[in-house]
Order: sequence, then C-alpha cells, then structure tokens
Amino acid sequence: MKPTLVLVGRPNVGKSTLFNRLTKTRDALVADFPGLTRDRRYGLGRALEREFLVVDTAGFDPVAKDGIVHEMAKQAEQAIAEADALLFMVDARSGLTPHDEQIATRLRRAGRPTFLVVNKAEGMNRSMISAEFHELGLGEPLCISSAHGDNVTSLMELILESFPEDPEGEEVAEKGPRVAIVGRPNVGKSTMVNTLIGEERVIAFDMPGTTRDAIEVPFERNGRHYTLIDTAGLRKRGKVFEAVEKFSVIKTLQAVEQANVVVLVLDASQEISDQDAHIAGFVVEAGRALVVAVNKWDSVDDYRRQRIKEDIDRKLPFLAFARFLYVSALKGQGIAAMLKAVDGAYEAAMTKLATPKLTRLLLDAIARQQPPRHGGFRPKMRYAHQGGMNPPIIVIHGSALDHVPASYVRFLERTFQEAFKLQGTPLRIQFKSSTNPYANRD
Ligand SMILES: Nc1nc2c(ncn2[C@@H]2O[C@H](COP(=O)(O)OP(=O)(O)OP(=O)(O)O)[C@@H](O)[C@H]2O)c(=O)[nH]1
Ligand SMILES: Nc1nc2c(ncn2[C@@H]2O[C@H](COP(=O)(O)OP(=O)(O)OP(=O)(O)O)[C@@H](O)[C@H]2O)c(=O)[nH]1
Repeated sequence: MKPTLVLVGRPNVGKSTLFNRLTKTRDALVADFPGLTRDRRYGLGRALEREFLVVDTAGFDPVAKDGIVHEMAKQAEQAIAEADALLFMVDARSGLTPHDEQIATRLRRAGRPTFLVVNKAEGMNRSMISAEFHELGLGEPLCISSAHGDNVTSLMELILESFPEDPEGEEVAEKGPRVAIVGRPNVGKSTMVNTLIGEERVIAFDMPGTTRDAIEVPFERNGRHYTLIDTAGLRKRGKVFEAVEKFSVIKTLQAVEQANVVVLVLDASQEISDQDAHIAGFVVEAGRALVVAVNKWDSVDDYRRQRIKEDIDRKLPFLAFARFLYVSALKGQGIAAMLKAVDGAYEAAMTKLATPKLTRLLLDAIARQQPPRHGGFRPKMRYAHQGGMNPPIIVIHGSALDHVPASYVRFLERTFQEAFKLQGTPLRIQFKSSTNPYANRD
C-alpha cells in the first residue's frame, strides 16, 4: 500500500508549496481533464519513482475550541491519527514560535513517525536553524526550501526508505474486480454496501486485524466474483454491516488506490458539493475505472432529477468518460445495472491493446490531424504500444514529443477510447522521444 504522508504546521509555513511540488511532478503526461478541480488538499505524490498519498492539513490550531478553526483542527486530528508519517513544517524565517511548540506537543502524543521539516531555509545558516528547532524534541531538523526545491528529494528519500516498496506486478484477476464504494458522508455508502453484501452472498469475511490494511469482503452476484474494499472500517453486526468510523479522507484515498473499479456515490437529493468534486478528482487522478451511482433516486421528483443531471454536467464534466447509473441503494433499484457497469469498466481497464492495431490507429489519427508545430519542430510519432493496465497506458514513441499540446493528447485519447470501446476507464498517454530532435526538422 502506498504510504500516507500528512503535512502539518501553522498557517503560512509553506505546506501548500510543498504539497504542490510533491503532487505535480508526475512524469506521466496526463492530459488535463477540463474542469478537474485542483484546489485539493490531498493528492497522489511522486518522488524517486515511488508513489505516496499526501494530505495537507489546513493551518492547524490544536487549542481552538470552536468555530471553523476548531472544525479544521478536528479534521487535522483525524488525518494525524491515520497518517503513516507526519511532516511537521516550521518556518526558518520566522523562527520557533509558541504555536509551533503547541503543535509539537500534540504530535509527540500522536506517536506517529514524525519528520521535522524546516522550510524557507534557502540562503540561511543551517546549523543555527537546526540548533533552534532542535528544542522541539522531534529529532534532527531537516532544512529544505519548498519554493526552490532545495533538499526536497533527500527529504523524500529519508521518509520513503522507512516504507517497504509494494511488490511488483498486480495479482491476477481471478477473483474479479476489486471495488471501492466512495462518496462524501451520508450519500448512502453503507446502505449500498449492505444491499450488495449484507446477505448470505458474502463468501467470507476477514475480521479486521490491528493493521492498517483495508478490510476486504469478497462477495458474489449473478455468478460473478467481486471484492469490496472497505472505506469506513465496516464491522458485521447481525445481518448488516455498519460503519464504525466516520467519513475518512485517507481511508477513501487508500481504498481508491487498492481498487480496480471505484463506485462514486452521489446523493440525488442534494447539490453536488466541492467534496464530491474533490473525491471524483482524486479517482480520476489515480487513474481508476469509475462508475457513478446517483443514489436516492427514489426520493426525488422529475424536476429534481433534471436539475441534478444539469448540476452534474456543470460541476463534474471531467467524469464524462464514466457511466452514470441512477439507483436506490435503499430499495435495491438499479443495483444490477450498476454491477454490469462495474464489469464493463473493469474489462475496459484491463483490456489488452495489440501493438499493430495501436500503431495503425495512431498513424490514421495523424493522417487526419497532424500535431501542431512547436518552435520549428513538428512532433513525429512513429509507433505505439501498451505500457500498462488499469488504467490503460499507451506509450507513443517518436521524436520532439515534449510539446504536444493537451488538446492534441485529448484528441488521441478520444481516438483510442472509441476504437477500443474503453468506456468507464481513463486512459493515459505517455510520450517517449528519441534523443535527437534535429532528426525531424521539416
Ligand atoms: N522564501 C521562501 N518562501 C516560501 C517557501 N515556501 C513557501 N514560501 C512562501 O510562504 C508563503 C506561504 O506558503 P504556503 O505554501 O501558502 O503556506 P501554507 O503553510 O500552505 O499556508 P496555509 O495554507 O495558510 O496553511 C507563500 O508566500 C510562499 O511563497 C520557501 O521555501 N522559501
Ligand atoms: N431515500 C433514500 N434514502 C437513502 C438511500 N440510500 C441511503 N439512504 C439514506 O441516507 C442516509 C445515509 O445513508 P448511509 O448509508 O448511512 O450513508 P453513508 O454514505 O454510509 O454515510 P457515512 O457513514 O456518514 O459516510 C440514511 O438515512 C439512509 O437510509 C436511497 O437509495 N434512498
């Protein structure tokens, strides 16, 4: 499982700057989905060829008793409790403050591996800074500059070396799709889980250990096998499953990471919220196959149904690749169709794309529309092959491919998506340029 790193610190120390640096250095070229929200406080980070989850907590005030600051502190507390490692950020320029000390006291109690990160250290005397922050009793201060990138790689090396790498290779698909049911609080996730597996269809249920490993519940429907990945610490009580924990962003992110197909549950009786968009954005970014279940369809009239569809089109345009199902988890309506869509999305995500066909499609696409020139060079694409599954990755080889615009990448994506009928899964395109850009001057 990918480690979860949580950034903590008082306002203005540079948490967002570090967060952006860690989450934006994706080497795979992912065409930006129009409308995809970027103002998130959690994301998929990448450094040293490793991936991890990063959560940025809003300026943390452990002594706030009420109001929005208290609410933010509660969320930070939850993230701290669920972190694999804490990055406690302080500001070299303002020096040690009482607020830092309060946070340090709180973090020492959390008992999670903690790294003391002194930011804005560019051009400063390191030994003096270290001496000052050493007082916090959280080990050796690690001086970085998030804005300039100084020492960020060595910091990540230090942090990541304490987490074992995931074994290579996906385990094979005999047990069918691994499904995560995600959504913001109260949309009906638990109800959905119970409709799916609350009865005798559960094949086996591993009692949760004390580990952080997500709980998995294998179940069968219409002769097909699925594994449900738990997001909320499900416990079996009598005939039904109950969520024992509140909504957890980190558990949601981890479940998305471990799933093949994500079912995003939306609530038809409410407006689409920022939180819906953020969760959806993460699913897309993680490259997971997706089915959207618009739940509580039984409880809304025709007018409202029309309104929610418009709301979805406006606020979640980047989910257009997915199938939408209008369901009632409570009444069991639309659930069979939803599982069919899960099967379809899974197959799409796992499709094997033959190299000759890929290359032929690529060359046809170029014949229809050439990539635009950039600074005297025209990108030249020669052949394509598949670089991975779930999501399908198409690697295109050629030269001068560094400046293919996002609009052209989307054009290629659409071409492949339609030709291979890849509904329900995002698709990634990566370019591999040969070294000599002058080879193709035209
Ligand atoms: N000199 C210097 N400034 C930095 C560095 N990193 C961030 N800053 C600046 O510090 C300010 C605050 O940075 P943010 O990343 O927004 O801080 P934050 O901790 O996320 O703040 P909140 O969102 O309020 O919690 C901005 O003006 C940044 O440009 C750095 O490494 N060096
Ligand atoms: N009318 C209607 N109500 C539903 C439906 N599905 C769930 N609900 C109701 O919505 C409320 C929330 O459902 P839950 O299943 O607890 O929602 P959840 O997403 O698991 O919520 P958290 O555990 O807070 O994350 C409950 O009162 C359910 O009875 C549905 O299809 N139709």
